[in-house]
Amino acid sequence: MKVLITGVTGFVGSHLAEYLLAKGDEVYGTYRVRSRMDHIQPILSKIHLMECELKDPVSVQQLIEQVKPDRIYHLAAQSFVPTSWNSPQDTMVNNIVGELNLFEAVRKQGLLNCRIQIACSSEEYGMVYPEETPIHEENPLRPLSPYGVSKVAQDLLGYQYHESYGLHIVRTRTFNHEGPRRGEAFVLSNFAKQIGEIEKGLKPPVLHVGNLDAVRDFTDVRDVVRAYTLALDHGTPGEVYNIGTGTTWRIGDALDELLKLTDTKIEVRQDPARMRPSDVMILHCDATRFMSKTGWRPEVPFHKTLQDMLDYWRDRV
Ligand SMILES: Nc1nc2c(ncn2[C@@H]2O[C@H](COP(=O)(O)OP(=O)(O)O[C@H]3O[C@H](CO)[C@@H](O)[C@H](O)[C@@H]3O)[C@@H](O)[C@H]2O)c(=O)[nH]1
Repeated sequence: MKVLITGVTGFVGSHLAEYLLAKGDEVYGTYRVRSRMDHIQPILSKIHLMECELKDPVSVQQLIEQVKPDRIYHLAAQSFVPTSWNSPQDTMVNNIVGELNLFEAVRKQGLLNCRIQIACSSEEYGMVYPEETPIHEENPLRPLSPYGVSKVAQDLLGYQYHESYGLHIVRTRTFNHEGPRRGEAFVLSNFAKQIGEIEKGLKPPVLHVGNLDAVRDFTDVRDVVRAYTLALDHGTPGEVYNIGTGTTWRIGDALDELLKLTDTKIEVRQDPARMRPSDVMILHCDATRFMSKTGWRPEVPFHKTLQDMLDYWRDRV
């Protein structure tokens, strides 16, 4: 099968490419001139890399015309919530226009059999009241960041392009995911990197944190990429599915678990710069719909995710 991954050089993209190669798929992936290649270095000779700027419709048309994929995993996006406050326009254009160009290119090529998964987000739920947890797909969308709004738009565009043109689009609202190669800006990866640096004496034994009271549902990235393939194997076109474990961690408690993995004594200190204008306080997933449809279950225990992330950073700092 010919598979295209937008954002193959990224955290999820690189894990997905490895998973699909092992299954025997022919993998194509998009990158931009400034993309870092370190995540895909070991598989560079096995995949077809295509330079593509998703914001440019011509670039995307050429890509789709050339590859004519059987499946597309649309992962490329501006994915860090705080960046979306600093540059909201960039987040909107990257995420919404990029996806629009992709759908238009598929539509114009008449690829109605091409199955497309789009990476939507639990950030779309935003403000969630305690009585609304765990969160199912019918919960109101009340995004609390420009990023969340951009993901609502991506999500609804997916719905609309399916309804209007019959494109085979499956929408996945993934809750937080972590694992080796996670960007250093994201919470657990950031904490793991700081621990690695402190252990090596590269910084004083003080770990800087933001809001420790937020609650998140973390899935290992290796379970997430398996979920994405199942979404295209068995998901109903036009439908939306939550993906998450159903188990939550207060960020402060997750940090305590990470700190148990080091012998170094570390002080935890709040850094006001790490606080957000508005934070999503609780994201607790109800993935019943997805599990019933696909049989997916998370397999990697949270403590393995933490250990693997810490080991990843210990090798790199
Ligand atoms: N990044 C970061 N977050 C911190 C820190 N301290 C506490 N937090 C809190 O930890 C939570 C998780 O932050 P992130 O890892 O940055 O992820 P996110 O904002 O929840 O968004 C992630 O998950 C979404 C799915 O729900 C994804 O869509 C999004 O791309 C991203 O991966 C937030 O409540 C944040 O305020 C810190 O030092 N750094």
